[in-house]
Amino acid sequence: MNSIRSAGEILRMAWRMDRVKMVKAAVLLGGGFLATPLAALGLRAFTNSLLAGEADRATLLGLLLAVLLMLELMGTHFAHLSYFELGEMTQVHLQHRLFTATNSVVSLARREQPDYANDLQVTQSRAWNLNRALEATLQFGGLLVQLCVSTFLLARLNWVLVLVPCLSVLLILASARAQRAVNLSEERAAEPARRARHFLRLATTPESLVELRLLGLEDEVVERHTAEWDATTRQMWRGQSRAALIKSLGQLGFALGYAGALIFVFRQIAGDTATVGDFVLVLALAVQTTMQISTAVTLLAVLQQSSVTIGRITRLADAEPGPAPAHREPIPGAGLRLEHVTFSYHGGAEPVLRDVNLSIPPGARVAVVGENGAGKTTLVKLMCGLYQPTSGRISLNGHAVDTGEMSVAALFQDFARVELSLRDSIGIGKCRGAEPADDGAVHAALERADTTELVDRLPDGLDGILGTHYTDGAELSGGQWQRVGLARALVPESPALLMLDEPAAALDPTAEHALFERFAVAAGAQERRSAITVYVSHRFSTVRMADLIVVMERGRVAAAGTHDELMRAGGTYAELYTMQARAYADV
Ligand SMILES: Nc1ncnc2c1ncn2[C@@H]1O[C@H](COP(=O)(O)OP(=O)(O)OP(=O)(O)O)[C@@H](O)[C@H]1O
Repeated sequence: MNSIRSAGEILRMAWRMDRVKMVKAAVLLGGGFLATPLAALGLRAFTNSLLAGEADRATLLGLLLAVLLMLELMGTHFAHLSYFELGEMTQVHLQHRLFTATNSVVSLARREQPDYANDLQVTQSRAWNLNRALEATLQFGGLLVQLCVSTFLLARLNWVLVLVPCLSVLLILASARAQRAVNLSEERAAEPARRARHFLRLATTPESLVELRLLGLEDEVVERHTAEWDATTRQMWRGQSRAALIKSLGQLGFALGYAGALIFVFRQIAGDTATVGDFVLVLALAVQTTMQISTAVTLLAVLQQSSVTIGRITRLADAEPGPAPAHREPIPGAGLRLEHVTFSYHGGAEPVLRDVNLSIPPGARVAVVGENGAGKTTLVKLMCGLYQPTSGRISLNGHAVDTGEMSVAALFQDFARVELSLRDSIGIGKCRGAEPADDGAVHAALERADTTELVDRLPDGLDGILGTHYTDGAELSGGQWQRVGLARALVPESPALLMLDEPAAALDPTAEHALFERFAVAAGAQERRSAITVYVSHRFSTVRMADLIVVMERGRVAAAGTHDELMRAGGTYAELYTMQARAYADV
């Protein structure tokens, strides 16, 4: 049932994309498929004419047979040219649906849940075979028509022969059941497969290779990878062997019924007044239907597989229908407010943030500090609207935060290495819906991120391609990639929020200090006046310049205030600040 629905969806999709190509494909394919049973019919007439000594008629029929055979071969061949491109287009369309689903606003939290991650893992790997769905749908349709014509012709000779195509139901049922077993085993194998991929990445990416070699962990990683693949293969093997058994039983039933029907009919015809042509027709159609059925069964497996993948994409998309962003007038002076915000990650027993209350005025530069795991990054991601609070409320300019609506510029610790030209890798940082950044804006962002020297280092300047996925792409160091990310975050002239989560982790303290100072000047400038900047850092010499410092401790706001206020209060902040200042003074 699902396969029929998905096949319908694929056909509608292709129809909307290019009607002319669809009609061409249907006509050519239909002609090719109809030519097969008609050729069998022609063969009967040809045989009878030949045996009756009707040379002229036999010649004509021979020519007709040749035309039908050519139509059979060439119709499907030329139809392929029409639907091949359409198949690719439907695949791209479905992949776009997958991108949108996985990048929807709320899905960041959802994506981290194991069931979602497993679904995504299977869908990602299958999303590359969806181009076959259209081909399988069209050919399956053609085969059904062909089978109906063959059945009709067989039935006209002897009604018992209807059994031959009918027995195919056994094969189809067995194949569907077998495919379900394979799909189930794939789902069960998704988790170990995901872990195996992780170990493979760990063992093959240049960054981790160095560490593995120094620690002598290559064998350990290989062993773990092998163990996870073994678990994956065991699951898959179980599914495949179950499928093979089910299919064999179906095939056995079909073969017995098929042979029985043929023997019965040949005995009947032998004692009757049938012609040699009739024998030839039965033989030809019987062979044809067997081949049609086995092809239909293979296509059905492809259809089922595609249907499962399309179903998964729909499920991933339906999981979180992000509300359509609507423009809401900002309330002047409201700023960013967090009221009794508590947040737990999915499946986490303990909340990561507890009862957080903050009121940040427009234009403020806020620094968030705290030990590792205190909840700084989580807090920043909640402020951007990437996660929704488990309880409590976050509002920006008087309205609940919504990444679909507001303009947020951000650089997180797990920033993206966008492999494009330097110009584009930075220029795409423009705010949602804004015009593409021009060279002037890219240069300004590079300057703010103190990264202008990168343009000189690349032989092609702003046109220089970054990344190893291009033959002539330049590989950057970790710090350089981070600088590119920082420049990207600093492209927008007036984002509502600018979030920088340890943006200068790869810089030395002096460089970070200089960056923040320069940045603070820009933040105070006219065009950035209403933007709120949140800066996560472990370096207190930088942090002290902020208008508001938020000290996080085990998911709670332990203290908040200016540097002077916090120093006077003499809590954790004062302690850590003094300790760091002393450490630097000793160096
Ligand atoms: N995606 C996630 N799923 C589940 N738990 C998470 C996730 N990300 C973070 N955590 C947990 O939430 C807690 C806070 O993490 P967070 O990254 O916010 O801390 P942080 O203060 O930014 O730390 P750091 O200074 O090391 O960057 C940690 O205990 C971490 O294990």
